[in-house]
Amino acid sequence: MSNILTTTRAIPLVNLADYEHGSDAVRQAFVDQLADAFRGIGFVGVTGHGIPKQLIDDFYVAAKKFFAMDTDGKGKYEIPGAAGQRGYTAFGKEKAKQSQVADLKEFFQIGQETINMTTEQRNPDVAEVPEFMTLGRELYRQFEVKGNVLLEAIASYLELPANYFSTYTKDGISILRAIHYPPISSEPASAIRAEQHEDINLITLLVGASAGGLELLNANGEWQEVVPENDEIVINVGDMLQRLTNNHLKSTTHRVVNPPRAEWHKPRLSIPFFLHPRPEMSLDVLASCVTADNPRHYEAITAGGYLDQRLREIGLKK
Ligand SMILES: O=C(O)CCC(=O)C(=O)O
Ligand SMILES: [Fe+2]
Repeated sequence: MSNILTTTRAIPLVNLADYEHGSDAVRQAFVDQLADAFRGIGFVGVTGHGIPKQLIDDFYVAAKKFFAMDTDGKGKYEIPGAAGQRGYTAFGKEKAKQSQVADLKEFFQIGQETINMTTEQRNPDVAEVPEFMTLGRELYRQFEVKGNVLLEAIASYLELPANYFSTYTKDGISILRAIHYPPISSEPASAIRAEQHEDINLITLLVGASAGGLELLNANGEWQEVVPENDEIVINVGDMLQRLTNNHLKSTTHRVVNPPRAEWHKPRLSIPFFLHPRPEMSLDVLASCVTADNPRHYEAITAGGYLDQRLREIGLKK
Protein backbone atom coordinates (compact mmCIF):
# COMPACT_ATOMS: atom_id res chain seq x y z
CA MET A 1 0.00 0.00 0.00
CA SER A 2 2.70 2.47 0.94
CA ASN A 3 4.12 2.12 -2.56
CA ILE A 4 0.86 3.25 -4.05
CA LEU A 5 0.76 6.24 -1.73
CA THR A 6 4.31 7.24 -2.63
CA THR A 7 3.73 6.98 -6.33
CA THR A 8 0.45 8.89 -6.23
CA ARG A 9 1.70 11.74 -4.01
CA ALA A 10 0.72 14.98 -5.70
CA ILE A 11 3.43 17.05 -4.03
CA PRO A 12 7.07 16.47 -3.06
CA LEU A 13 8.07 15.94 0.56
CA VAL A 14 10.99 17.61 2.37
CA ASN A 15 12.33 17.37 5.91
CA LEU A 16 12.85 20.71 7.64
CA ALA A 17 15.31 19.14 10.09
CA ASP A 18 17.68 18.79 7.11
CA TYR A 19 17.78 22.55 6.86
CA GLU A 20 17.74 23.36 10.57
CA HIS A 21 20.28 20.75 11.71
CA GLY A 22 22.04 19.45 8.60
CA SER A 23 25.56 19.96 7.25
CA ASP A 24 26.10 22.64 4.59
CA ALA A 25 25.59 20.06 1.85
CA VAL A 26 22.38 18.75 3.40
CA ARG A 27 21.07 22.31 3.86
CA GLN A 28 21.84 23.09 0.24
CA ALA A 29 20.04 19.93 -0.89
CA PHE A 30 16.98 21.07 1.11
CA VAL A 31 17.08 24.51 -0.54
CA ASP A 32 17.26 22.86 -3.98
CA GLN A 33 14.31 20.52 -3.22
CA LEU A 34 12.20 23.36 -1.84
CA ALA A 35 12.95 25.62 -4.81
CA ASP A 36 12.18 22.80 -7.27
CA ALA A 37 8.80 22.29 -5.61
CA PHE A 38 7.98 26.02 -5.55
CA ARG A 39 9.04 26.50 -9.18
CA GLY A 40 7.12 23.42 -10.31
CA ILE A 41 3.89 22.51 -8.53
CA GLY A 42 3.92 25.43 -6.05
CA PHE A 43 3.24 23.08 -3.11
CA VAL A 44 5.45 20.99 -0.82
CA GLY A 45 4.88 18.70 2.17
CA VAL A 46 7.13 19.36 5.16
CA THR A 47 7.97 16.86 7.92
CA GLY A 48 10.51 17.37 10.72
CA HIS A 49 9.04 20.81 11.48
CA GLY A 50 8.95 20.27 15.24
CA ILE A 51 5.48 21.76 15.81
CA PRO A 52 4.07 19.45 18.52
CA LYS A 53 1.21 17.22 17.38
CA GLN A 54 -0.37 17.69 20.79
CA LEU A 55 -0.61 21.46 20.27
CA ILE A 56 -2.29 20.98 16.89
CA ASP A 57 -4.67 18.30 18.21
CA ASP A 58 -5.62 20.41 21.24
CA PHE A 59 -6.27 23.42 19.02
CA TYR A 60 -8.55 21.31 16.81
CA VAL A 61 -10.56 20.25 19.85
CA ALA A 62 -10.86 23.88 21.02
CA ALA A 63 -11.87 25.04 17.52
CA LYS A 64 -14.59 22.36 17.39
CA LYS A 65 -15.95 23.66 20.70
CA PHE A 66 -15.97 27.21 19.37
CA PHE A 67 -17.81 26.34 16.14
CA ALA A 68 -20.31 24.22 18.10
CA MET A 69 -21.62 27.39 19.77
CA ASP A 70 -24.88 28.82 18.42
CA THR A 71 -25.02 31.64 15.86
CA ASP A 72 -25.53 34.36 18.48
CA GLY A 73 -22.65 33.04 20.58
CA LYS A 74 -20.24 33.06 17.64
CA GLY A 75 -21.65 36.33 16.30
CA LYS A 76 -20.36 38.13 19.41
CA TYR A 77 -16.87 37.61 18.01
CA GLU A 78 -17.56 39.30 14.67
CA ILE A 79 -15.56 42.53 14.67
CA PRO A 80 -17.10 45.36 12.64
CA GLY A 81 -14.54 47.10 10.44
CA ALA A 82 -11.90 44.35 10.78
CA ALA A 83 -12.65 42.97 7.27
CA GLY A 84 -12.66 39.48 8.81
CA GLN A 85 -8.96 39.81 9.61
CA ARG A 86 -9.61 39.09 13.28
CA GLY A 87 -12.35 37.22 15.08
CA TYR A 88 -15.28 35.36 13.56
CA THR A 89 -16.60 35.43 9.97
CA ALA A 90 -20.01 33.80 9.54
CA PHE A 91 -21.04 31.14 7.02
CA GLY A 92 -21.70 32.59 3.56
CA LYS A 93 -19.52 35.71 3.77
CA GLU A 94 -16.32 34.90 1.86
CA LYS A 95 -16.21 33.99 -1.81
CA ALA A 96 -13.41 33.39 -4.31
CA LYS A 97 -12.69 36.49 -6.40
CA GLN A 98 -14.23 35.17 -9.66
CA SER A 99 -17.17 33.50 -7.91
CA GLN A 100 -20.76 34.77 -7.55
CA VAL A 101 -21.58 32.51 -4.62
CA ALA A 102 -20.01 32.26 -1.19
CA ASP A 103 -17.97 29.28 0.03
CA LEU A 104 -19.59 26.71 2.36
CA LYS A 105 -17.53 27.70 5.39
CA GLU A 106 -17.26 29.82 8.52
CA PHE A 107 -13.96 30.77 10.12
CA PHE A 108 -12.14 32.49 12.96
CA GLN A 109 -8.93 34.44 12.38
CA ILE A 110 -6.17 35.19 14.85
CA GLY A 111 -3.87 38.07 13.92
CA GLN A 112 -0.54 39.48 15.04
CA GLU A 113 -0.24 41.00 18.50
CA THR A 114 2.59 43.42 19.26
CA ILE A 115 3.52 45.12 22.53
CA ASN A 116 2.21 48.52 21.49
CA MET A 117 -1.30 47.34 20.63
CA THR A 118 -4.34 48.40 22.64
CA THR A 119 -6.83 45.78 23.82
CA GLU A 120 -9.14 46.70 20.93
CA GLN A 121 -6.36 46.15 18.41
CA ARG A 122 -5.59 42.69 19.82
CA ASN A 123 -7.47 39.46 19.21
CA PRO A 124 -10.65 39.07 21.21
CA ASP A 125 -10.56 36.54 24.04
CA VAL A 126 -13.23 33.87 23.77
CA ALA A 127 -14.83 33.62 27.20
CA GLU A 128 -16.70 30.36 26.48
CA VAL A 129 -13.60 28.52 25.19
CA PRO A 130 -10.57 30.34 26.66
CA GLU A 131 -8.11 27.65 25.50
CA PHE A 132 -9.11 28.34 21.87
CA MET A 133 -7.21 31.63 22.09
CA THR A 134 -4.33 30.50 24.34
CA LEU A 135 -3.57 27.56 22.05
CA GLY A 136 -4.23 29.66 18.94
CA ARG A 137 -1.73 32.31 20.00
CA GLU A 138 0.87 29.60 20.71
CA LEU A 139 0.29 27.90 17.36
CA TYR A 140 0.51 31.29 15.64
CA ARG A 141 3.99 31.85 17.12
CA GLN A 142 5.22 28.41 16.14
CA PHE A 143 3.94 28.71 12.56
CA GLU A 144 5.55 32.14 12.35
CA VAL A 145 8.94 30.76 13.43
CA LYS A 146 8.85 27.81 11.02
CA GLY A 147 7.47 29.93 8.18
CA ASN A 148 10.42 32.26 8.60
CA VAL A 149 12.85 29.33 8.42
CA LEU A 150 11.28 28.31 5.10
CA LEU A 151 11.51 31.89 3.80
CA GLU A 152 15.17 31.99 4.83
CA ALA A 153 15.75 28.89 2.67
CA ILE A 154 13.93 30.63 -0.21
CA ALA A 155 16.04 33.77 0.32
CA SER A 156 19.13 31.59 -0.01
CA TYR A 157 17.80 30.16 -3.28
CA LEU A 158 17.06 33.67 -4.59
CA GLU A 159 20.56 34.79 -3.50
CA LEU A 160 19.09 37.38 -1.15
CA PRO A 161 20.47 38.08 2.35
CA ALA A 162 19.36 35.34 4.79
CA ASN A 163 17.22 37.85 6.74
CA TYR A 164 15.62 39.43 3.64
CA PHE A 165 12.12 38.19 4.46
CA SER A 166 12.36 38.18 8.26
CA THR A 167 13.06 41.93 8.36
CA TYR A 168 9.58 42.35 6.85
CA THR A 169 7.77 39.48 8.56
CA LYS A 170 8.82 40.68 12.04
CA ASP A 171 5.54 42.02 13.47
CA GLY A 172 4.00 41.18 10.08
CA ILE A 173 0.25 40.78 9.72
CA SER A 174 0.07 37.00 9.34
CA ILE A 175 -3.16 35.21 10.07
CA LEU A 176 -3.97 31.88 11.66
CA ARG A 177 -7.36 30.82 10.32
CA ALA A 178 -9.45 28.04 11.84
CA ILE A 179 -11.97 26.99 9.18
CA HIS A 180 -15.13 24.96 9.79
CA TYR A 181 -16.94 23.47 6.82
CA PRO A 182 -20.25 22.30 8.36
CA PRO A 183 -22.00 19.08 7.36
CA ILE A 184 -23.89 19.47 4.07
CA SER A 185 -27.63 18.95 4.48
CA SER A 186 -29.04 19.54 0.97
CA GLU A 187 -27.69 19.66 -2.58
CA PRO A 188 -25.62 22.86 -2.75
CA ALA A 189 -26.75 25.06 -5.68
CA SER A 190 -23.24 25.56 -7.01
CA ALA A 191 -20.97 26.49 -4.15
CA ILE A 192 -18.31 24.09 -2.97
CA ARG A 193 -16.55 24.08 0.39
CA ALA A 194 -13.87 26.45 -0.95
CA GLU A 195 -14.04 27.54 -4.59
CA GLN A 196 -10.79 27.53 -6.58
CA HIS A 197 -8.46 30.38 -5.63
CA GLU A 198 -4.86 31.38 -5.06
CA ASP A 199 -3.68 32.54 -1.64
CA ILE A 200 -2.83 36.24 -1.29
CA ASN A 201 0.13 36.08 1.13
CA LEU A 202 3.83 35.07 0.83
CA ILE A 203 3.46 31.41 1.82
CA THR A 204 0.72 29.35 3.49
CA LEU A 205 1.34 26.61 6.07
CA LEU A 206 -1.56 24.17 6.46
CA VAL A 207 -1.76 21.41 9.04
CA GLY A 208 -3.58 18.18 8.28
CA ALA A 209 -7.28 18.78 7.79
CA SER A 210 -9.84 16.59 9.56
CA ALA A 211 -11.09 15.23 6.21
CA GLY A 212 -9.99 15.06 2.57
CA GLY A 213 -11.08 17.43 -0.16
CA LEU A 214 -8.09 19.69 -0.84
CA GLU A 215 -7.13 19.68 -4.52
CA LEU A 216 -4.59 21.59 -6.59
CA LEU A 217 -4.66 22.42 -10.28
CA ASN A 218 -1.49 21.04 -11.86
CA ALA A 219 0.35 22.37 -14.92
CA ASN A 220 -1.64 20.00 -17.17
CA GLY A 221 -4.88 21.59 -16.01
CA GLU A 222 -5.88 18.51 -13.96
CA TRP A 223 -7.20 18.60 -10.40
CA GLN A 224 -5.02 16.52 -8.12
CA GLU A 225 -5.94 15.54 -4.58
CA VAL A 226 -3.50 16.60 -1.85
CA VAL A 227 -3.43 13.96 0.89
CA PRO A 228 -1.07 14.95 3.69
CA GLU A 229 0.37 12.22 5.91
CA ASN A 230 -0.07 12.43 9.67
CA ASP A 231 2.72 14.73 10.69
CA GLU A 232 3.02 16.69 7.48
CA ILE A 233 2.46 20.41 7.01
CA VAL A 234 1.46 21.45 3.50
CA ILE A 235 3.14 24.64 2.31
CA ASN A 236 2.20 26.60 -0.77
CA VAL A 237 3.42 29.73 -2.50
CA GLY A 238 1.01 32.68 -2.33
CA ASP A 239 0.49 35.49 -4.83
CA MET A 240 2.83 37.90 -2.99
CA LEU A 241 5.83 35.58 -3.41
CA GLN A 242 4.82 34.79 -6.99
CA ARG A 243 4.62 38.51 -7.72
CA LEU A 244 7.93 39.33 -6.02
CA THR A 245 9.64 36.61 -8.07
CA ASN A 246 7.96 37.67 -11.34
CA ASN A 247 6.14 34.28 -11.59
CA HIS A 248 9.35 32.30 -11.08
CA LEU A 249 7.80 30.68 -7.98
CA LYS A 250 4.22 29.48 -8.57
CA SER A 251 1.11 30.41 -6.63
CA THR A 252 -0.96 27.37 -7.54
CA THR A 253 -4.75 27.37 -7.80
CA HIS A 254 -6.43 25.12 -5.23
CA ARG A 255 -9.89 24.37 -3.84
CA VAL A 256 -11.75 22.22 -1.33
CA VAL A 257 -14.38 19.98 -2.92
CA ASN A 258 -17.53 18.64 -1.28
CA PRO A 259 -17.39 15.04 -0.08
CA PRO A 260 -19.46 12.28 -1.70
CA ARG A 261 -23.10 12.29 -0.53
CA ALA A 262 -22.45 9.43 1.92
CA GLU A 263 -20.08 11.75 3.80
CA TRP A 264 -22.15 14.91 3.76
CA HIS A 265 -22.83 14.50 7.47
CA LYS A 266 -19.12 14.90 8.26
CA PRO A 267 -17.86 18.41 8.98
CA ARG A 268 -14.33 19.40 7.98
CA LEU A 269 -11.90 21.52 9.94
CA SER A 270 -8.63 22.92 8.68
CA ILE A 271 -6.02 25.37 9.95
CA PRO A 272 -4.09 27.42 7.41
CA PHE A 273 -1.53 30.01 8.52
CA PHE A 274 -1.17 32.82 5.98
CA LEU A 275 2.29 34.33 6.35
CA HIS A 276 2.19 38.07 5.61
CA PRO A 277 4.89 40.74 5.86
CA ARG A 278 4.30 44.18 7.31
CA PRO A 279 2.22 46.29 4.89
CA GLU A 280 5.18 48.50 3.87
CA MET A 281 7.14 45.66 2.24
CA SER A 282 7.67 46.34 -1.45
CA LEU A 283 6.42 43.58 -3.76
CA ASP A 284 8.20 45.12 -6.75
CA VAL A 285 9.67 42.24 -8.76
CA LEU A 286 13.23 41.28 -7.89
CA ALA A 287 15.63 42.45 -10.60
CA SER A 288 17.22 38.99 -10.64
CA CYS A 289 13.87 37.47 -11.69
CA VAL A 290 13.48 39.68 -14.79
CA THR A 291 15.17 38.18 -17.86
CA ALA A 292 14.75 38.34 -21.62
CA ASP A 293 12.67 35.12 -21.44
CA ASN A 294 10.67 36.36 -18.49
CA PRO A 295 10.03 40.09 -18.82
CA ARG A 296 8.50 42.06 -15.94
CA HIS A 297 4.87 41.00 -15.37
CA TYR A 298 3.86 43.41 -12.61
CA GLU A 299 3.93 47.03 -11.55
CA ALA A 300 5.43 47.96 -8.19
CA ILE A 301 3.02 47.79 -5.23
CA THR A 302 3.37 47.43 -1.47
CA ALA A 303 2.12 44.35 0.38
CA GLY A 304 -0.46 46.56 2.13
CA GLY A 305 -1.78 48.04 -1.13
CA TYR A 306 -2.01 44.60 -2.67
CA LEU A 307 -3.80 43.07 0.32
CA ASP A 308 -6.36 45.85 0.31
CA GLN A 309 -7.12 45.24 -3.37
CA ARG A 310 -7.52 41.50 -2.80
CA LEU A 311 -9.74 41.77 0.29
CA ARG A 312 -12.19 43.87 -1.73
CA GLU A 313 -12.24 41.21 -4.47
CA ILE A 314 -13.13 38.41 -2.06
CA GLY A 315 -15.91 40.38 -0.37
CA LEU A 316 -14.29 40.86 3.04
CA LYS A 317 -13.63 44.58 2.61
CA LYS A 318 -16.20 47.07 1.31
O1 LIG B 1 -9.31 24.01 4.01
C1 LIG B 1 -8.28 23.79 3.36
O2 LIG B 1 -7.73 22.68 3.38
C2 LIG B 1 -7.66 24.87 2.51
C3 LIG B 1 -8.31 26.20 2.67
C4 LIG B 1 -7.71 27.25 1.78
O3 LIG B 1 -7.19 26.96 0.74
C5 LIG B 1 -7.74 28.66 2.21
O4 LIG B 1 -8.43 28.99 3.20
O5 LIG B 1 -7.06 29.48 1.56
FE1 LIG C 1 -6.07 28.64 -0.01
